[in-house]
Amino acid sequence: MLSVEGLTLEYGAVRAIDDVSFKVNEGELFSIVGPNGAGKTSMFNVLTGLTPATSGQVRLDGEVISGLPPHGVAQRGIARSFQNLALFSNSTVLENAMAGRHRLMQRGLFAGMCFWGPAKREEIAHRARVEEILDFLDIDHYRHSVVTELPYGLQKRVELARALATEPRLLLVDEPAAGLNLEETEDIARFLLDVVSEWGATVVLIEHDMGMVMDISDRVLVLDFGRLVGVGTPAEIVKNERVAAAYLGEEVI
Ligand SMILES: Nc1ncnc2c1ncn2[C@@H]1O[C@H](COP(=O)(O)OP(=O)(O)OP(=O)(O)O)[C@@H](O)[C@H]1O
Repeated sequence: MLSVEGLTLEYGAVRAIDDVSFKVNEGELFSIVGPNGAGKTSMFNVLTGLTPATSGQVRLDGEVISGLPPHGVAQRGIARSFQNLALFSNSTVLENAMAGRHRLMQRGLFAGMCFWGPAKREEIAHRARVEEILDFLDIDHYRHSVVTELPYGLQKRVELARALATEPRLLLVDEPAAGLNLEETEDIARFLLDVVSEWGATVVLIEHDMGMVMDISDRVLVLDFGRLVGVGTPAEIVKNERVAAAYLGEEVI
């Protein structure tokens, strides 16, 4: 489904991504891990069109998408949730999740403002779908709460709701468990598994919590200093000596 070919990203003298190639299969839960500064978030920035690659290509279903602006990438069904929450802080949970529906709305601004006829029916249908998503993430009872009034763990779920509201085929999730306790982390892990198994979406996950990564991933890719040092199933990755060296230092080999 997603194919990354010889991708390089340079920030001046820094090679944040260094000639990385990999493929993600449809219906996979694929994780990207690596030490701090390994290039994981930079990879998401390139995949979503936020940062143009220095060289290399990204394809979605064979179509080259590198070079597209972020809205062009979003139109092709790729959504992202951010490591540092990117919510409208003074808006409610429902309003934030509805913002994710924007790309799916057909009616123009004038009809939307007047809230007549087809525009009204469309709004109702979108709202019903968003309510389902809030229900799925178990935050439906907070729908009218302003997001900043919610605990951090719930704000992370709102971030996920906004991304899911775009009905993505490919969901990129950046450190969803950062700052969460064990119970909240287990909840997020379960939601991501359900997104794959019940919604049929493909998930690419960046996460530092290796317990969660090893538990739920079909395959794991390891980056170190922008380079790919290993890719495989969790069982293969734990046996990979280059991966151990990246995490623990060369002396373990
Ligand atoms: N806008 C930028 N300008 C210059 N250098 C950058 C920029 N963004 C990232 N970098 C550098 O690129 C490298 C990769 O950073 P990136 O944030 O992608 O790593 P990461 O694996 O996501 O790290 P973390 O786990 O800490 O989030 C680092 O050396 C970082 O300092």
